[in-house]
Amino acid sequence: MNSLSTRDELSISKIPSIRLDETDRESTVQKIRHACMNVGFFYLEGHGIEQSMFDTVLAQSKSFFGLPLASKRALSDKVMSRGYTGMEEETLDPSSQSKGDTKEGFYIGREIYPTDPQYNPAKFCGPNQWPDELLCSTHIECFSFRTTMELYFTTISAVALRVIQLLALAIGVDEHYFDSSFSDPLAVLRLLHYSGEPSRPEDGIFACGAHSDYGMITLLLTDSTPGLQIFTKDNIWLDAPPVAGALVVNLGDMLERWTNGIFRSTKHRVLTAGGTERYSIPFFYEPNFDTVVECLSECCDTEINPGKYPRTTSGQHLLEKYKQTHADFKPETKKN
Ligand SMILES: O=C(O)CCC(=O)C(=O)O
Ligand SMILES: [Fe+2]
Repeated sequence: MNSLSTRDELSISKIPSIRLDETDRESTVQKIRHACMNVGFFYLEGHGIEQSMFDTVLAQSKSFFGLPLASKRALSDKVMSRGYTGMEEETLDPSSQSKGDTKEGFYIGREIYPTDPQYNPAKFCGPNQWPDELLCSTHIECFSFRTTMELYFTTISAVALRVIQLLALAIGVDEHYFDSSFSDPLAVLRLLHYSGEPSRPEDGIFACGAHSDYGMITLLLTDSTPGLQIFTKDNIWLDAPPVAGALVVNLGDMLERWTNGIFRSTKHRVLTAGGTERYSIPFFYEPNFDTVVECLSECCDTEINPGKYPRTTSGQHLLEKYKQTHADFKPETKKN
């Protein structure tokens, strides 16, 4: 057994695995509660998404990143935070990085046309940036890019809502407690492509710098190239290797805030060994812009565990986080 497989087994045994199709609901809720309080990450299986859909989404993402740089650069909307971000443009952990993350990305949100009453760039509600269909069909094999991504977006949104319902039960509130907060979710699918450059933490070179996610939950799909690591309660970086067919779920800062720190928003990073390029697709699922986020009474107590965070809203929380970490983020400030 080589050292990598030993490490992999260790990580799998420490990062719990939850099945969404488990019939023993009570046991699933207990497992989720344990994972959320102690790890902040779990593998999700039995979610019903076919492997063929994962394969197609990853293949279309790979084809998209194969487009000429100028075509990708034309697809950027800094106001809405949609579309393309270039290699090394984002630095998730400026305190330890000597240059930007060795990755490029493409953000896809809920498609809201300017004629829709919900259209409001100040609340991240607007249209996506899509590559020209002609360019895709004639130059590379990403002819079904948009339909593939839209179908995956709808499919993974439904899985994410089921996870939110289990999280509600794990917190001790009604299963549907959060449902109305996700009627117009701030959901974002982010295609990522890591270059083949090896990470060298000692020189400040990271595929993706250490960070916690800002929002509620993230459902991550990766190809078979390892790289993700999580920072555990014991203060060690633990590998979270790819598990075929499983999504990696983690909790973000907004849920930590809502639960008064009882559920963990765990720091994580990506280190690549080099040689192989890596493709991953996180899906960030956040509540409606105006949802009030304040300590749930189940999670705070005026004497033993008073609320640590002031009341905010989902949109306000996310705007503050983006401003802290994205130098080029230019939010629309117009009131509506
Ligand atoms: O690519 C990965 O495995 C993780 C990406 C990530 O943590 C993020 O985009 O927030
Ligand atoms: Fe992340």
